[in-house]
Amino acid sequence: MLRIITERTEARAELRRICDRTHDERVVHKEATVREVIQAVQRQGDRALLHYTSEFDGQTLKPEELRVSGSELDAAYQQVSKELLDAIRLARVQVEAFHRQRVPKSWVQFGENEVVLGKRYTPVDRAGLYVPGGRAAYPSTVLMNAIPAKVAGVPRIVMCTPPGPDKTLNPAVLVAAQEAGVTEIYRVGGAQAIAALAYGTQTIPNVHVITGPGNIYVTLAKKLVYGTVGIDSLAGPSEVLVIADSQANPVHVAADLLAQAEHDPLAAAILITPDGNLAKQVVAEVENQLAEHPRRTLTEKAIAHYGVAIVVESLEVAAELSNEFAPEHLELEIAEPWDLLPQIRHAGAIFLGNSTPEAVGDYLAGPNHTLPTSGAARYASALSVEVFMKHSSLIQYSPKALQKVAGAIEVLAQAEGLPSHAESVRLRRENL
Ligand SMILES: NC(=O)c1ccc[n+]([C@@H]2O[C@H](COP(=O)([O-])OP(=O)(O)OC[C@H]3O[C@@H](n4cnc5c(N)ncnc54)[C@H](O)[C@@H]3O)[C@@H](O)[C@H]2O)c1
Ligand SMILES: N[C@H](CO)Cc1c[nH]c[nH+]1
Repeated sequence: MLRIITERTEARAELRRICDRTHDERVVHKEATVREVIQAVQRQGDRALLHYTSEFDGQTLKPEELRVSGSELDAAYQQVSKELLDAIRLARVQVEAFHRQRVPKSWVQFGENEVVLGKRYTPVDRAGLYVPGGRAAYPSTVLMNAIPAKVAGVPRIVMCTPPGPDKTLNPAVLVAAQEAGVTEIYRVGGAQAIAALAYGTQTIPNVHVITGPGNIYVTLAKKLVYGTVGIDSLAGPSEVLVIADSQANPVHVAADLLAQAEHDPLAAAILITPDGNLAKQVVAEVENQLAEHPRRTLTEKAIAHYGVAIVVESLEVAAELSNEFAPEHLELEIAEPWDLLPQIRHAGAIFLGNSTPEAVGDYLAGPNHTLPTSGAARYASALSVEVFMKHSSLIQYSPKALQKVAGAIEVLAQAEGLPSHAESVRLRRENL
């Protein structure tokens, strides 16, 4: 049952508790398991992957079954309907069009005295995509991760996803991977997949950047391997914060809250509204929609632990509380969403107006659905093409340009107590 809170201090404390849900003690002890898994994969490679796949996914694999075969990939096309294939293709086109709009471009600038400065962008050599598969299959996540990697020009795109019953992978996931240009797919999930991508095993190549969302085990593992590899952000258990006013439809608001709650028992669903009556209607409607919900047990847990309806005095206060929470998804189901937008500072993705349910962004609007959670939107952003690229600075000085600044460099080097730095410039200056 969604709880209603009307008192500001209590609301703040509750938002803080929900935001920190992946850091509380019931979750933090999982880090010990994740560390153990990572170390085992580092030491034993494939053997550890097979062991943990048996333990956590209940599937007994042989090493040669880790990589998805060409015949499985071909067969997947026969197993998806034309309607689903068309939807995957529509999503691919829209997501690609969005990501192509802002591909970083290398540049050089020619200054005085033949000084050349610039930035040269290059893709990483190998990217690893994590596609969740524990409680749901995510062909949309395949597209959201593979397309920006492809647009960035990454030559080798490696994907890991956990095996389902009978070692199978969801055919829509396999089709989406082929449509988006993934080069190889491995049936392994959880922390063990992240460790394999970070350190490599006999079968799985190590990569330079790992992207993609996942449950708490995946998210903790990404945090722990960061540094050995780059990561996108901590895109953990999903969350939505809806700011709604009296014109919002309570049935729609309830559906949007449940749409995130149904991902994971650690998912969060928050309503903030200046209309106490709307809050009561949404609470009743959440119960109503849960009654027949096919994922009721899981979704109810998320709503009970991390669901709340907060009644505030104004939309300005709603924006202030939302900024403190920094949600992954923020919906503005209010009459004038663009008027409130300037007051919103932290959110992974913002959905404006009543006709923009968050699911539009999940599947095919174009912007990436892999987004920072648990407050990470204060400093991190949606997955983008840039994550798969890095840039090198370019610097060229002519003799004349060097002569002009040599003295300043020497003074700075001496101030830092680094004589060879000064000497490297002085020697050149004296030869000019
Ligand atoms: N933030 C985002 O952008 C975004 C996008 C899509 C999905 N998500 C989130 O991704 C997550 C998907 O989670 P999921 O569970 O369905 O799939 P998942 O693939 O992330 O996790 C399944 C894996 O977890 C591991 N695991 C399960 N129980 C374990 C245990 N007791 N000990 C160690 N490892 C264990 C297993 O290896 C299994 O393969 C959800 O939290 C969802 O909200 C987030
Ligand atoms: N809502 C998820 C991001 O937290 C993305 C997703 C994929 N499929 C459905 N939803």
